Amino acid sequence: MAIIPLDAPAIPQVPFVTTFVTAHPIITSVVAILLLLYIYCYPYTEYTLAYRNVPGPPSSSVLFGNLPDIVHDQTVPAPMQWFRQYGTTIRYSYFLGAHRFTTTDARAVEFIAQHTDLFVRPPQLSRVLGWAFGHGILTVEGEAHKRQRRVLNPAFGAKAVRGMMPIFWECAYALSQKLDGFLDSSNDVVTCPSPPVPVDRVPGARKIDVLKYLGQATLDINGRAGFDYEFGSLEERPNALAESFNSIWTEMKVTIVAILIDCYAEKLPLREIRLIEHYRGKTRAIADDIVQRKKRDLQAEFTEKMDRKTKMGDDLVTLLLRANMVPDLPASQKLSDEEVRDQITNFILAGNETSATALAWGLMRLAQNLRVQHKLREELMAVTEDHLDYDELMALPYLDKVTREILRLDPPVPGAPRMAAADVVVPLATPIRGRNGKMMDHVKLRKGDQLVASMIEVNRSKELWGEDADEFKPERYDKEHPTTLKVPGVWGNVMTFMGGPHNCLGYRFALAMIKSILFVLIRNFEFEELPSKPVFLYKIGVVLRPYVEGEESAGLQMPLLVRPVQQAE
Ligand code: HEM
Repeated sequence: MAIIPLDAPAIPQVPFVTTFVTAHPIITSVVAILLLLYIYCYPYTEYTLAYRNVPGPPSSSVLFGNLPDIVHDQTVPAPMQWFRQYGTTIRYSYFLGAHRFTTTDARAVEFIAQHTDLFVRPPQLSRVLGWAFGHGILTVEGEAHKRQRRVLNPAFGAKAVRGMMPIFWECAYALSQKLDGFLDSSNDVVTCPSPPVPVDRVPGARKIDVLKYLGQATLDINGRAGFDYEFGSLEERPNALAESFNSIWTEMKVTIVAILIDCYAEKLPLREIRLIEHYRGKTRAIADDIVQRKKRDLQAEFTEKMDRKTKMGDDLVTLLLRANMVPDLPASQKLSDEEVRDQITNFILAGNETSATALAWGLMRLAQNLRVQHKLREELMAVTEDHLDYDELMALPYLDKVTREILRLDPPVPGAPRMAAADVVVPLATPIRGRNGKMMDHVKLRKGDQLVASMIEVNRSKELWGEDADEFKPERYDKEHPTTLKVPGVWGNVMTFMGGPHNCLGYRFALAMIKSILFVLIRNFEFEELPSKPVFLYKIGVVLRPYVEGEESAGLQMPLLVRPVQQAE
């Protein structure tokens, strides 16, 4: 053993960190990268956030921010609780320290809805949706959007929807017949994901998952009125278009994180991505066939081979092909065959689940509010016709109030995500108190900042609708609430169908469909809550989906007790 003399010069001490770095360069690099990432994602992002002074909830997860609060199934959506706690304009944190700005301030919402040049749909979301479902109107912006919208507008006008009423009635009555069959049948057809518990077995009535059958009816309507196509969904016929469309939707789960971190989900070497491409090919082939058939029909009509009088009315695709063929439309403004084809998947995407979900929440509200249901039935029973025309249906006053209240309280699309396309100042009608205690009458956003134009929170804002904003009260429309006149929605002073240039193109179609189905169902059936009183949870996603507490694994459902109307009254 070497002996070091006491007076020998001291060996310089190498600090532990230096020794560790030299000995473990890889671990050190990883730790350094993670540290830098952490500083970038959290303190740096927070410090440089243009709207950091806006109040909001503390983050509940380091990695996911407040995202778990939002996607967690709940009876009151988390953002609604935050608005009530922190005021009309808030921010919350998101994945990897990113933030979202959101507001129920009427002036700010209008500003966001109107300025589609300043607030675009998040490009990463549009890109992935466009890749999977086609670059139809739902995924394009700017000039491409204006061009598509110009050609599509006539197909969605009141005149066009008037011509589709026979289809709405036919499908609404087919749905009614199907429910009737369940009530009549002595055999135990499965009408719900979970069988009724003993207390829910009520003589003369049946536990039925209304969401499932409403979804079948709206899909059949969308197919027939949208592009003259038979899904045969109410008859439970296997259908290639519905199957490939649903398969794309199912596999899309894999893209969620990629969309959040803005990486090219569609380029990932994953089995799910290949599957989406496979089903997309099938969907496109069917949609292509539909477009070519429609073009041939139109050609035949032009050459007078087809008798126009025998036709029920034009479907959306025929109407848009017609608008696309107008001679004075410049070639640069016309839609290509691929663009027409992509509208088909966009119509299914935009119009089916939204309408079925609205109706399901609506029936649940009517089941919980029997007085309203009876009053509505009284109005509808007094009508002598079974098949009203569009104007007669729209003119039924209480049906209109009930529909408006259904769509206000549970808007199927709870919020529209947007990204600031430039640095922008958002004006506020109601100043808010910032985190530094000072009042703010505007909020600055930077190019690239993410925000959500909220529907449900504006529709339920107590500042706009009063203290009873959370209650189902169609009578609130007996007189107009002056504050709600400021709501910039395209219909009914609610945000449900959005406002501005991106407002829902199909809102008249949706209203006619919803009202005709309510008309038929309420005249024929009594809807009640199940005696076991299941608690319905909102699952916030693109659509505000219903789940039953404790039965989440059974998936989406809206079980109600249904009985024929004659027995109940
Ligand atoms: C209750 C049912 C419906 C609701 C609540 C609803 C709601 C909405 C909302 C909120 C938007 C704006 C989304 C955004 O900008 O991010 C939208 C857009 C759209 N909706 Fe609907 N919708 C419904 C039914 C329908 C139906 C039945 C159709 C067609 C058959 C349809 C077609 C469209 C289209 C094409 C757009 C895109 C408009 C554009 O960007 O110019 N919707 N819808």
